[in-house]
Amino acid sequence: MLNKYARAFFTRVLTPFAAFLIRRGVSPDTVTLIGTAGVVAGALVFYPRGEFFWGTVVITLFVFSDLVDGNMARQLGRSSRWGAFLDSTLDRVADGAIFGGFALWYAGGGNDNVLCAVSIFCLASGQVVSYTKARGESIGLPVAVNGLVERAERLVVSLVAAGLAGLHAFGVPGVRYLLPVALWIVAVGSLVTLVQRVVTVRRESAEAEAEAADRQRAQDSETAT
Ligand SMILES: CCCCCCCC/C=C\CCCCCCCC(=O)OC[C@H](COP(=O)(O)O[C@@H]1[C@H](O)[C@H](OP(=O)(O)O)[C@@H](O)[C@H](O)[C@H]1O)OC(=O)CCCCCCC/C=C\CCCCCCCC
Ligand SMILES: Nc1ccn([C@@H]2O[C@H](COP(=O)(O)O)[C@@H](O)[C@H]2O)c(=O)n1
Ligand SMILES: [Mg+2]
Ligand SMILES: [Mg+2]
Repeated sequence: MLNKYARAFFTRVLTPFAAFLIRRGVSPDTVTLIGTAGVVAGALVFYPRGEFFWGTVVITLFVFSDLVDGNMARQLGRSSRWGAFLDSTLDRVADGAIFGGFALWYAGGGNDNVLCAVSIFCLASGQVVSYTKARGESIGLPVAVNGLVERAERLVVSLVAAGLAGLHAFGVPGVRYLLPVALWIVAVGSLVTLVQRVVTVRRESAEAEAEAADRQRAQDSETAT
């Protein structure tokens, strides 16, 4: 949903910044790499220590690079297969660091095995959700579904909750529980999304096999006559 409705807004807002980077001779690949490094550093330096506010501030500064790199590539007329591959692959690395950071906190100082398991589930299910689309498309299916919780939703829900939960360290009461709630929402939402995508791939694959069988039958009867 965010991908559909918020992307146009962020494209408008970020286009001048993307143009500025282009004028400074920065390449889209550099933005992809630096953005990912920043997200990974923010997540793995701060989250395992329970410093959710500062971790989220650092991640937020870098995560928008994922919208800037594609914007730059499009302005340059240089959107490439390599760029698409690099962008998607490093998205998986960034997501792994964010949910891995939560898992490390709950396995250590946060001392909560259930939330550690939920964080690991968010990490794994998010990767599998993205994989379903990539694999479905690689075998020639349209995978015409995005589902309930795409990457943008996973990130916004977890990061907003982590940023607010981090305010607990500054004495704000009642905000600590936002992160556990967000993790449960992302976990359940990712599971629903996974089912939506698997069901779609199953249907599209059956339709494609039936079409191929029809074509073969038509060809066979043509050859026979
Ligand atoms: C006092 C308060 C303290 C709070 C501290 C700060 C809080 C700030 C908190 C959060 C901000 C979070 C912003 C997160 C923005 C994420 C943007 C982003 O990177 O989205 C990426 C997404 C997907 O891009 P791609 O097409 O490159 O990726 C594809 C995708 O990964 C596919 O995965 P799948 O979906 O299938 O699982 C892959 O299949 C594919 O391979 C891959 O290429 O981009 C978008 O979707 C575009 C829309 C972005 C919308 C961003 C909305 C941000 C909204 C609000 C943020 C501000 C909120 C501030 C609230 C503050 C509250 C206190
Ligand atoms: N280094 C890069 C990064 C991205 N691209 C192209 O942009 C598309 C992704 O757009 P986003 O707005 O989601 O970043 C991607 O599929 C590539 O076509 C690129 O060329 N080089
Ligand atoms: Mg990108
Ligand atoms: Mg991306």
